[in-house]
Amino acid sequence: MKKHIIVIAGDGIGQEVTAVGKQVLELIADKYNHEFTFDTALIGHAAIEATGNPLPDETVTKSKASDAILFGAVGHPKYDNDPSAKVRPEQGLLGIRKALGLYANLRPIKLFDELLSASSIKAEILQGADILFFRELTGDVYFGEKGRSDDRNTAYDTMIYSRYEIERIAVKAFDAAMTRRKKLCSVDKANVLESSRLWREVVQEIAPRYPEVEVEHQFIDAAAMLLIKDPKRFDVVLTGNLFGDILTDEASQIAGSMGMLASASVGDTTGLYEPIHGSAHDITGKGIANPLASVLSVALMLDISFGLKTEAEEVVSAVDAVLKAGFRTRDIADKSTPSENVLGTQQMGDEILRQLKG
Ligand SMILES: NC(=O)C1=CN([C@@H]2O[C@H](COP(=O)(O)OP(=O)(O)OC[C@H]3O[C@@H](n4cnc5c(N)ncnc54)[C@H](O)[C@@H]3O)[C@@H](O)[C@H]2O)C=CC1
Ligand SMILES: CC(C)CC(=O)C(=O)O
Ligand SMILES: [Mg+2]
Repeated sequence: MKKHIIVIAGDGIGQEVTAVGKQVLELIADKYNHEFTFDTALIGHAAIEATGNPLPDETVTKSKASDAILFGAVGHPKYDNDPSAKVRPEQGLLGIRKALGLYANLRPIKLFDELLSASSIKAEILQGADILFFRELTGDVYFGEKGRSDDRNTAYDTMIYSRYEIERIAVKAFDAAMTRRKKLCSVDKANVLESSRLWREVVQEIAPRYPEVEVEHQFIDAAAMLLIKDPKRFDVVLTGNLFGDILTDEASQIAGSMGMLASASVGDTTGLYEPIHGSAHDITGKGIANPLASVLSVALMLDISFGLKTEAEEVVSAVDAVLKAGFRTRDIADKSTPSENVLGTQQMGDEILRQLKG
């Protein structure tokens, strides 16, 4: 199979973990006789430094012409601590999602058994948890009108959703529920927000088309609590852009670490695959970032964009085997991990590649 992949590593640990993800793609191509060609493109702080623009036109053009994008992360402390900065790395990520119409962000919360003790949540609460988040990705308060009053002392962001935006992601989530445990929880704040009342109205209208799917609605505050109290009660979770962003960082603690959660952003055209984490300034350049979220993002790419189920399963199995062999990066190590088994980013990547080579 011939596929063209754009690697957009971005900033901070995005560079470090994406290097490992790309090595996995190269190895899979070699092993299964696929022809994967690669090109790179700039985004975020790296793009601002080079071009003044967090999302150069060339990045969008190359991405549109690709079969898939392997993405790292954006962000730099310089902007985090400067609220007045008008040009920001995160605009690059929001921009590419919008430009490519990537309205559905799938975030699987997969708990590897070996990592039960890596979480701060009790093992008996966690065991068996398996959740698939559908986070709407091109609407909501991230894309609504924003601004400041003339005296700059009042600021606003508009939480806005239109029916078609809710419908198209809801249909994807219901379809996925049909292939899983047939449970769907829609999360909103319909007791307060008008946009959430439209969200709930649309989900209620679609639900009868899927009579086998058991639907529940939760308010975001209660959902955040239930996710930790009883993660096993959830199967597919459908929610908006802001709520999904926050809930999935919380859910990373079910999987043990931010470094374990992959995502697929899909829509009408190409797919973009990225860890859910950011550029992690606190560990950038130390070579200790967990690359497994990038590796698992590659598995999602192979499965969803290329339909290569066997190859995708092999990548997930390699992660499982490396964890079973006792290897850990620092974020998922615990007191029982021998120090020689605590690996850096590339060392962990090398173990994955060794597994894949067989
Ligand atoms: N998708 C993206 O590109 C995202 C970008 N950001 C940006 O990233 C920058 C840092 O934001 P934070 O709030 O610190 O979020 P973050 O996700 O970068 O890091 C949160 C915490 O998780 C840890 N962590 C994250 N990924 C890890 C990995 N692979 N291995 C081990 N530990 C890992 C970090 O060390 C940190 O303690 C900011 O500039 C922010 O805007 C934040 C979230 C998503
Ligand atoms: C940095 C934001 C643009 C996005 C974010 O936090 C995410 O997609 O998880
Ligand atoms: Mg986030």
